[in-house]
Amino acid sequence: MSEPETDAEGTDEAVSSPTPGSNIAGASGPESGPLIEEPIIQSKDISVFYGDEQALQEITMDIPEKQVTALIGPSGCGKSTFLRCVNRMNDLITSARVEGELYFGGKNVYDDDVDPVALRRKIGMVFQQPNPFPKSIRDNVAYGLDIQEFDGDVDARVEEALKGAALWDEVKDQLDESGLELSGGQQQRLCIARAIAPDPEVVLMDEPASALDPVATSQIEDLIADISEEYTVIIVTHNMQQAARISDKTGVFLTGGELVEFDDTQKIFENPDHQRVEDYITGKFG
Ligand SMILES: Nc1ncnc2c1ncn2[C@@H]1O[C@H](COP(=O)(O)OP(=O)(O)OP(=O)(O)O)[C@@H](O)[C@H]1O
Repeated sequence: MSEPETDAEGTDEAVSSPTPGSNIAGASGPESGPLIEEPIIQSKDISVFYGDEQALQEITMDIPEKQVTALIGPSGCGKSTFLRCVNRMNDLITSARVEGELYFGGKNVYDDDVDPVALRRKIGMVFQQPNPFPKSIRDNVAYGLDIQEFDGDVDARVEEALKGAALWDEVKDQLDESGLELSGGQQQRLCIARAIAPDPEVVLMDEPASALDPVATSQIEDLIADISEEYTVIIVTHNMQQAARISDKTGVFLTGGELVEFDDTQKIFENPDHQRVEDYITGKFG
């Protein structure tokens, strides 16, 4: 797919759904899906193939704004693949091919006039392994601002992002020291600060706490709850208790790249519609 020079800044123009009626209960999403009046992300029949292998099967899901949506399911069921569809990171995998539509603020991110780099400014990402750059703490956070040639007060934005990532108090006197000197949990919060510094609308998190100890994990979970007041968070996690603790909505993917159920987290964990989901949640398989 071509990547023309125009960017995705215009996504805000088309705030209404491109498919009127998609928010009518039962008209979109898995049959048990919740009614979401103002989804920020709408996935419509998204399928992904790696070469001839299909990794995702026609995923349809409306993701609400400024809430936490957790994606859970056994290894290899396509959770990370779906996450990478949202900000077109799959574009970077040569064998990957995406079919279907994925709307962000009403704009299909796979339209030819969307610039993936500009899209990723609006949809930041945090990975499993903390991956700060071998740069100072300040420069790590300012990285995205430099790329977008931000002409405001960089130091103020760095401070704001570090506060937003609950790291400021721990690092405010060492902003010129390397980000690599921090503990694993601090490094992950630094990566979250880096992700939110350009003021995105959505933050994607791919198992952000799985490499951390319980204390650092708990700090990240608290942080996710805080940042979801300002940003939409979509998190892939293997930890079902974590999904139950921190998310508002949960999507359950199962083997073969199928989204079996998507609903309010409480419903998924207490009274899922599908036996396969109940079996997975209760540990009978997966
Ligand atoms: N870059 C790639 N090239 C080829 N196949 C891939 C690639 N990435 C993922 N796959 C395949 O796509 C399927 C879905 O993988 P994906 O990583 O999205 O699943 P997942 O649910 O996130 O798994 P995990 O929980 O183990 O991270 C798997 O069969 C995987 O082997």
